[in-house]
Amino acid sequence: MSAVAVGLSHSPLIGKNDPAPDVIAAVDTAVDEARAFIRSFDPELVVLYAPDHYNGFFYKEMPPFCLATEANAVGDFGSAAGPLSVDTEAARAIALGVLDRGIDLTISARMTVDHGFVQPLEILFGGIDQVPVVPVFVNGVATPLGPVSRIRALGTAIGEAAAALDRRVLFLGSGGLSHDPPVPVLEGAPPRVADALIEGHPPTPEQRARGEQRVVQAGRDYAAGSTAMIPINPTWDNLVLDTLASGRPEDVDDWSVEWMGAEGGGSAHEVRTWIAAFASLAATGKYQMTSRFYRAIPEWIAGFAVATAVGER
Ligand SMILES: O=C(O)CCC(=O)/C=C/C=C(\O)C(=O)O
Ligand SMILES: [Fe+2]
Repeated sequence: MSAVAVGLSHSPLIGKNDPAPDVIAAVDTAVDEARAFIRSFDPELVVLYAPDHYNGFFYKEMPPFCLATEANAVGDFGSAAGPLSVDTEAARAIALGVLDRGIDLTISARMTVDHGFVQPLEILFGGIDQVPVVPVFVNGVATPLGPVSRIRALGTAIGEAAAALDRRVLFLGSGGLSHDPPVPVLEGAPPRVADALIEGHPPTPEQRARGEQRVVQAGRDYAAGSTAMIPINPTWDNLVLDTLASGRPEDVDDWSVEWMGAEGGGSAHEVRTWIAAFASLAATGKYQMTSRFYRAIPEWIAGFAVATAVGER
């Protein structure tokens, strides 16, 4: 088996509230490098770790993580809707391998996913049906969150289980880094919002459009200097990247949920997807981070990063 990892931030504001052209050009160059890296590796399977933003998972049942054997995208923020090209056989084999390793994995036979999953597939592969994928939801939004050490352990178990498939596997993490976008919070929510977060009533197209417009407006306000959301934290973001670059993802095991939220904002927990991806790669052997791009992009409400890493064997 050979393996690589890629981490890619996502933002619903890409293309809707863009930064200056030189910033876009720098991001494009980094993404082009990641695409070339993936093309030359030619993965036979992509294990995609991504969060959800109350489109697929709700408080009625909110697992810390969940692996899908089928998945459908809702098409939020202009992202593609429809079925992902899930490799059901590989997904089942990995799920069994993870359960055998003592991780209490939830399994979905038809997961609903949103831009968190779709954006990296569109950006890196040109669509949601271009490559065999095993989608793994990692909760990075809905509190309370369990210890990050469990996400690292999940990534390790998935890496070991994937290694048994003897294929070229890309472990891909979607999200982060520090950012505090307007994602609804259950605690203190008005009853109508709380009910939607718990039950998951699908929004009408008008409700979805209004919600998305609110996020776009929040991005404009944030870039104009609104202080309602906590600032992007490049120091913390680079600490996250340094830790993943060290080849020792287990160093995150003593990071507390409170510290991560205080440093990186309410959605900083999306870095759990990166931690899982790099832990999976580490489970297959030593690795090297081969490229690393970082920029604070207020227009996208994102500490935005792209990184690639390759296993040494
Ligand atoms: O307001 C809503 O209901 C949805 C908001 C939302 O989905 C925001 C998503 C933001 C990100 O995915 C991000 O910045 O990582
Ligand atoms: Fe997100």
